[in-house]
Amino acid sequence: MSIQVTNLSKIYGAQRAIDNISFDLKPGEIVGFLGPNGAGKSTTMKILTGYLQPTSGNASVSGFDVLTQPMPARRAIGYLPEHNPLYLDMYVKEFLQFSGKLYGISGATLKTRISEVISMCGLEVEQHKKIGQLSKGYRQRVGLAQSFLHDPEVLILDEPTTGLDPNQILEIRELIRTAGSNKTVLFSTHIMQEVEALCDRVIIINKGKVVSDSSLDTLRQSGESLEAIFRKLTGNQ
Ligand SMILES: Nc1ncnc2c1ncn2[C@@H]1O[C@H](COP(=O)(O)OP(=O)(O)OP(=O)(O)O)[C@@H](O)[C@H]1O
Repeated sequence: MSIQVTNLSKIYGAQRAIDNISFDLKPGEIVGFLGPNGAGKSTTMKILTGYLQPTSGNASVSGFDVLTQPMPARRAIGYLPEHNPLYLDMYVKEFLQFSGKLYGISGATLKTRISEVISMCGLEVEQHKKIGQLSKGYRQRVGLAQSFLHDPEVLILDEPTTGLDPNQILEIRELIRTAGSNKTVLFSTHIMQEVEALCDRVIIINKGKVVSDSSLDTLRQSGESLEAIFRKLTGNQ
């Protein structure tokens, strides 16, 4: 399995943000992670990427336990966090060099890889600018370029298209489709069309619990729209 989550829980103070959730992603699957605000999507992703410790349960990425084998687990992941934190004073290439070094890539290998991700993410024209000078869509491309840099097996993308205009949404969606063609992708979104355009499977989480884990084909066979299913399962009818 590329991602394995088993009986995972996270309690913040008195709040149970995720409650005994389990799911797996097979190599090459693109899976949409849906849930209303506060359902626990980011918390789950932060545990998978090693930014948070779970209260209980296990998670592994590419066969590496995120708690006991954090370094190989992190190396297997490309992560675009929600709100895409970037260093606005850095130039695009400078940021990618900095990120590459954090992953232990350097010299000619890093130079080649930076050229590849700049081309893949359509950043050629903007590559000499400071990140703070870029539009939101281009900043998102830089975040994605950073996540692709070390050619990870797994991509974890937390709301990659939030706040973008419709053209940028389509461009970023296309980028995820191309980059994800030989990777395992778990991404969260509130946009149902995005899930329908990109995913093999959808996991819906509500109040910290997995309430549905089905292929898109199975959901379609129910005859209801994904939006209607979502509303029914998350109690917002
Ligand atoms: N550091 C924290 N301390 C306390 N509570 C937190 C913390 N981080 C998240 N929570 C709470 O845990 C719950 C799950 O939050 P999480 O950010 O994982 O949800 P989400 O599904 O990603 O939501 P959204 O769609 O709004 O991004 C929420 O109720 C949130 O307020």
